[in-house]
Amino acid sequence: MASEKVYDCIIIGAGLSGLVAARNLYRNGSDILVLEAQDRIGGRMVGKSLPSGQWIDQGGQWVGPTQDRFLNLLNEYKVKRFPTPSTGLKVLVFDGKRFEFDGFFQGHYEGEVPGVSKEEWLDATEAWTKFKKLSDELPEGHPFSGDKIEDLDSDTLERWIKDNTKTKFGHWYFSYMCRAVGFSGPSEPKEVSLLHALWGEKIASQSENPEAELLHGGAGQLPEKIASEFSSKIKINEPVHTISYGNGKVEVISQVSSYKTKYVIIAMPPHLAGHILYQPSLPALREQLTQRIPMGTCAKVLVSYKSPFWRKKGLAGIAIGNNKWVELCADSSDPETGVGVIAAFVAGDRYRKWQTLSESQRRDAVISDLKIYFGDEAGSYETFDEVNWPTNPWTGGGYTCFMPPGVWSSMGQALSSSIGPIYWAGTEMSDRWPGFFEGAIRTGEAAASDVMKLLE
Ligand SMILES: Cc1cc2nc3c(=O)[nH]c(=O)nc-3n(C[C@H](O)[C@H](O)[C@H](O)COP(=O)(O)OP(=O)(O)OC[C@H]3O[C@@H](n4cnc5c(N)ncnc54)[C@H](O)[C@@H]3O)c2cc1C
Ligand SMILES: [Mg+2]
Repeated sequence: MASEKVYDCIIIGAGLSGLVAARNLYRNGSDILVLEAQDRIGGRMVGKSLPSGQWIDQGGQWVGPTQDRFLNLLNEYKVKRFPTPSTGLKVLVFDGKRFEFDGFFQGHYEGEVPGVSKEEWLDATEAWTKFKKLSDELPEGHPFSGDKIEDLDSDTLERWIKDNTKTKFGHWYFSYMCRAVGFSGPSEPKEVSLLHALWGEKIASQSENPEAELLHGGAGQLPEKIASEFSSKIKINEPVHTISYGNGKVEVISQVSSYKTKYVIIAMPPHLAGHILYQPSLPALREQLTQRIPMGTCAKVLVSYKSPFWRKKGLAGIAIGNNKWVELCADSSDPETGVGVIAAFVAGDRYRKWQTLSESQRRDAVISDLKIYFGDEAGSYETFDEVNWPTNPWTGGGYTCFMPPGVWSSMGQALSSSIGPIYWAGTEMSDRWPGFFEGAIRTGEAAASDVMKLLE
């Protein structure tokens, strides 16, 4: 049922980015409509409550001190934060050897060094210093032009790691950073452009401590809070499949209806924006770009316990290592509930093997790794939730996208340029904290502000 009404702006995608764009336009008095494909809003910002009263975040959960837009949003909606639990010894498991140590190393180093050999440690840290220097030298903004860009973009991260590390530990450490921590993605180092990994470190660095704090009640509570002022403007269960934008008229066609509008903000990962049919077709560069931007490969698993049992053993609940399935897990327990929660990640090639297992095998696989990290008590869990992001067709993976070799330097300029009445938002578009909540907010704000200027 097409209506004759013409909206000022239609926002497609009710993740954090689309919700922020919609809210800002709504507050400005614009006539908006939000169309969301899934039966809920929030996209990758989603959580649930466990029977114990503890919340878990199935998508993103952490915030760091330099993520100012996200911090502002949390203050505005009065969502309280607490320091990510980290007191106690961290665990490193490397090639079956288990080390407890009073320090940390994830791009930046603090405290005690884990018990690997001096040669292994120096290999990893010296290579990291080189990597960091190359990363610092990149120009500001999206990395599609400038000195060395083509050169750096023609290599994989894997090639660079092989050329710059000598030990198996050094090699694993970099691969782990790429797979478990990010540089956007996560991805295997063989899949990602060296340029993209360097850029990820520059604009979203672990040295800025993006996992410093967690939110009482979880990040998943935010979508409903943001949407509450304009909930009547949101339609869920309405995947958009076509946008016609010729002759100054814009028509947005969903599986349910069609709508006319002056402007559109598309707030979703680029590969999903590429699934929409555009009439007339988009410029060649943009069309080809969205064919080349894959989402990262990971599942997030949340395991809850009566209490954080690891603390009695002097452990922090933070563990990393080249175990068979889980290379990273972190204490995500809210001190107000007393419940213990470990968030564990299965990523890259490990994920691709893991997802061929049956449900009970997948559970046993994760739990057996948690036992290696934290002891047999890890087997006595209360709840087990796996969130298999690559199987959600309205996300396609997680945490975010990454660029394979050659994409940034050949067509990166098409990533965020608007096309006629069509504006792009979504964390993937950001040149600061892409792949984080912060990037989603920044691009949502920017798209709304561009459209507001045109509506004035
Ligand atoms: C496991 C995991 C852990 C993470 N951890 C953190 C963290 O700790 N801290 C952090 O800051 N970030 C984290 N992130 C990233 C963070 O969740 C995202 O950056 C952010 O939520 C993205 O918001 P968005 O609005 O850009 O995209 P999305 O949330 O993906 O929203 C896009 C929306 O568009 C909808 N959509 C898609 N196609 C269509 C269509 N054709 N028609 C209509 N609607 C459509 C989708 O259903 C979705 O709701 C994590 C992500 C994951 C998956
Ligand atoms: Mg979201």
